[in-house]
Amino acid sequence: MPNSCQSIDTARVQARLDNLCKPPGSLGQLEAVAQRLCLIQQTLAPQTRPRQVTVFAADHGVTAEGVTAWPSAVTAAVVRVMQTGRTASGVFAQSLGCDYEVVDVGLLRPLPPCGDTYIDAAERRGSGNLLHEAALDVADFDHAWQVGVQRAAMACEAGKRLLIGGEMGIGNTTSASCLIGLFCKCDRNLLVGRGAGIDDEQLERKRAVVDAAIRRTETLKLSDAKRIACQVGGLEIVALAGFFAEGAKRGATVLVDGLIATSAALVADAIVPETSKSMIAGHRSTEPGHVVALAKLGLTPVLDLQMRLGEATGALAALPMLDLAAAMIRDMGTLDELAW
Ligand SMILES: O=C(O)c1ccc[n+]([C@@H]2O[C@H](COP(=O)([O-])O)[C@@H](O)[C@H]2O)c1
Ligand SMILES: Cc1cc2nc[nH]c2cc1C
Repeated sequence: MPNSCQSIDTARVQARLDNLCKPPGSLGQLEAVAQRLCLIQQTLAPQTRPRQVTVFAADHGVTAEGVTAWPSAVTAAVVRVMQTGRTASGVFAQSLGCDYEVVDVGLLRPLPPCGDTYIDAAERRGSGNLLHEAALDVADFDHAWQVGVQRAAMACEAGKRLLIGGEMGIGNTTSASCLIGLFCKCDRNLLVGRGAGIDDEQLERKRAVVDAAIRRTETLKLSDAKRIACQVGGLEIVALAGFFAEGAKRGATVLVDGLIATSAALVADAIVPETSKSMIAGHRSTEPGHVVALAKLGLTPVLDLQMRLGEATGALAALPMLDLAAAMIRDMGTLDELAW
């Protein structure tokens, strides 16, 4: 018998999975999810509770280029609905027993204070237009990163075992596509999608903007992740990156959402190497760049429900699968117990 002080490695988890009261492999991908939970948490009895969703919101100067179907004012308008818990991520979080908070890291205009699950942490209001200039300066980056670090630190100190980060920011798929292009050096045609719903003409414009922004910045060294994020990032993306890095550092399991959250995961992993080892990808978004970013991080998404909303909804959709996987490996009887 392995002794419990030994580290939990793939072989040890697989031995437990294969000894559960079922034909080996018969729970399919749930077994892969259980593997991942055990390796991240270094236990054969992983936990998916208590859990928290933190949504970071900010506006983007690149909306001036006609790359999105929605005006920037919609970011704050959706955040107001988030404050009432009635967005998709709010109702998913409620129904799955997650604490939920919304953090303004850069809305164009501040919203009135609203309860203790809404935090106004913005210093800069909106990012620069990444087509022509750095979206953020280093001080903006440092502040947003620290906001994310602080939210993760507070969650972990309150005992949260599983952290889910979400975002809200009209225009942020342009930023995410640029980040993915710069970190993953892939074919440009694989990067750009329709975001929150653009027509063919807007899609062409968005492709040209992403292409030009990448050309403007591609001489930056990949090792200089902070400068890359300053050039084409967004305040909510940087905050998410800090949130992921701190959550991973403190031993939390980090459940990652769609295109934008995964671009933040790339930033986190580049700045704090091995952050991705604590991550599980909740789903695959319909945005084409998402596949590229997931591959770079070595993450296999749990679900593909053709979702493209963001806000943490894809991660939340996958959460019941994590609950089942954890219950399976933690609580099932074993083949050894079979009397036959
Ligand atoms: O997470 C995703 O995969 C995702 C894909 C498409 C759109 N979104 C959401 O839509 C908004 C950005 O879309 P856009 O077209 O304005 O760049 C932003 O609020 C995101 O949360 C999110
Ligand atoms: C209504 C709306 C809700 C969203 N949630 C995340 N991105 C969004 C974009 C829009 C437009």
